Amino acid sequence: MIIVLMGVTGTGKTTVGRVLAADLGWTFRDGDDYHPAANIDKMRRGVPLNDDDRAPWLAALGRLIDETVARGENLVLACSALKHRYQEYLRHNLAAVHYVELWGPPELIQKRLASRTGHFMSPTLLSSQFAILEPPADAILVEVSGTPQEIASEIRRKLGV
Ligand SMILES: Nc1ncnc2c1ncn2[C@@H]1O[C@H](COP(=O)(O)OP(=O)(O)O)[C@@H](O)[C@H]1O
Ligand SMILES: O=C(O)[C@H](O)[C@@H](O)[C@H](O)[C@H](O)COP(=O)(O)O
Repeated sequence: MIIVLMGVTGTGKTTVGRVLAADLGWTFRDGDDYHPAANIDKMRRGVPLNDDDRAPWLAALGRLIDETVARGENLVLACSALKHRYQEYLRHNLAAVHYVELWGPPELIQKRLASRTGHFMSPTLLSSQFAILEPPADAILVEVSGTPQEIASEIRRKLGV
């Protein structure tokens, strides 16, 4: 089973993903680690990525999912997957892939991003991410105002894992 935690920057994909994976005893991977250097540089400068920028990143994540499924392993993957076409690309008809959308009000996410340190992502990109967000029709929606542990437990309850 592959759980993809998706949603805009700052919703807690990395934080909740780590807790969830540790609870389940599964591997955690962060989509942030699969961006080419040019993408990181763009986001650092506050320039939104476009479809072409995201293509190599999505390809790398698609390979990660395929390799994980081929090995028969479980995975928690943090990945913004903002548009339907990205979600469909990563799912590529695999029944093993389950989307969980993390969502919070913009004011809360903005506040969390403002106090996040040591990350390349410019907080100014939040509004452009909300603007292009296309939630998957079949995602489990989880609100992120609680603690990471509460959110991880809610995800487990809703997915039955
Ligand atoms: N449930 C939460 N409660 C309080 N702070 C949180 C929560 N989830 C994430 N954070 C904090 O918000 C910031 C963004 O979280 P992060 O996991 O980096 O989000 P994302 O991976 O979606 O960009 C981080 O500083 C993190 O510590
Ligand atoms: O497609 C994109 O524009 C990026 O992938 C972006 O969506 C993602 O948010 C960054 O990787 C920042 O990382 P965080 O979402 O972890 O802040």
